[in-house]
Amino acid sequence: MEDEECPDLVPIGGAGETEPGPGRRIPVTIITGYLGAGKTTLLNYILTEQHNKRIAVILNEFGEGSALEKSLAISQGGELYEEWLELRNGCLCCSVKDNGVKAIENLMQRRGKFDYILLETTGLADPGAVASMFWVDSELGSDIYLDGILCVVDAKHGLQHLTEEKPEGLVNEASRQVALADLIIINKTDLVSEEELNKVRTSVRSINGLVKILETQRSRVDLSNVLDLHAFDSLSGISLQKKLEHVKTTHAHLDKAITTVTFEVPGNIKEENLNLFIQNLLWEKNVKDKTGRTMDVIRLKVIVQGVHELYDLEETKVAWKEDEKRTNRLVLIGRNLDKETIKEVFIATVREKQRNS
Ligand SMILES: Nc1nc2c(ncn2[C@@H]2O[C@H](COP(=O)(O)OP(=O)(O)OP(=O)(O)O)[C@@H](O)[C@H]2O)c(=O)[nH]1
Ligand SMILES: [Zn+2]
Repeated sequence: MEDEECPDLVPIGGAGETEPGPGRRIPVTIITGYLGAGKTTLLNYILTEQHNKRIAVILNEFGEGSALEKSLAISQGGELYEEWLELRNGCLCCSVKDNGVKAIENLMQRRGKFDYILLETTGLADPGAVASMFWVDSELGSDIYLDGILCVVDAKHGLQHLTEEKPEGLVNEASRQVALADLIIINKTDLVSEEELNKVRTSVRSINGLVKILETQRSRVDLSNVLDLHAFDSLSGISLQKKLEHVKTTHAHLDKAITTVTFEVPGNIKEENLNLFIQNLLWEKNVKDKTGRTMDVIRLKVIVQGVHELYDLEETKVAWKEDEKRTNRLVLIGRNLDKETIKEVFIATVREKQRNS
């Protein structure tokens, strides 16, 4: 994460101009949650629901390459928001104060085009570091305020993430995210039994005893429960500083064993071959790195999106143009990932087979 560039703000689409009253501060809601929990799904849901708000979005993706996939996912929500902003290549963990503050300052230059900001952090970010920029920068404080920190928890894999033992010196990001949240959304309840759901609920409670918990499928929430929480108002909420002190403020470093691999392979692929590749990687777990360790994929994104051993095939609305070069983009996040090997296996499974058939 050390050599990351400063984030760039990338506006997408035009905007209508209406100035909010001078001096009105803009609320910011931080959306956290472990890899694949349903943050983008939530973002999309909020953007497409009726909210009578013009919402600007700041994204922070882990690793290169996934911004495209993300923007495809979001822009399905289309006209309902005025600005699209993307925080590229930023590690909000280490570079949060400079990059995060800069991103929001840049965004504020387009003041008047939006009246709410949603900030989605990478699944591995330490929300404490993200949140702390709201009091570190007093200049910023006159323009915006932190409305609340949401944390999306995967009902199926959340327990595993929350209880995972980390090597010394590393903080369990998932439990820290839960600890700092003002609202927990346990998502994907369709994938678990009532008993499993109970366990996740109990685990969340044991980390954050007071937090309000919602349970959802496809991150469908009542918007009045997630926006305008005023969680840190002096009257209603505990101060952010207090909260961060309480939750332990040492810099939580990312688990360096988790890496991101991105590659592209040109050409068409058949769905059945792609399925075979994914089965080997996620289920059979017979893809090894050069030293013989099994590659452990936590998150897989293609036009296919996978979470652990589950994946959905989703068709994007964006069709290939006639003369466009067709390419397959894969983004994998996990442990022991070896790009060369994965790419070789991918080509062998998906493309060679195709030639033979
Ligand atoms: N079965 C089921 N799948 C869901 C639900 N919500 C989201 N998903 C799927 O879970 C996958 C991950 O969802 P995302 O919204 O992309 O998760 P994310 O937290 O933004 O992921 P990262 O940005 O990679 O950390 C996608 O394939 C979703 O379609 C749900 O309630 N049930
Ligand atoms: Zn760090």
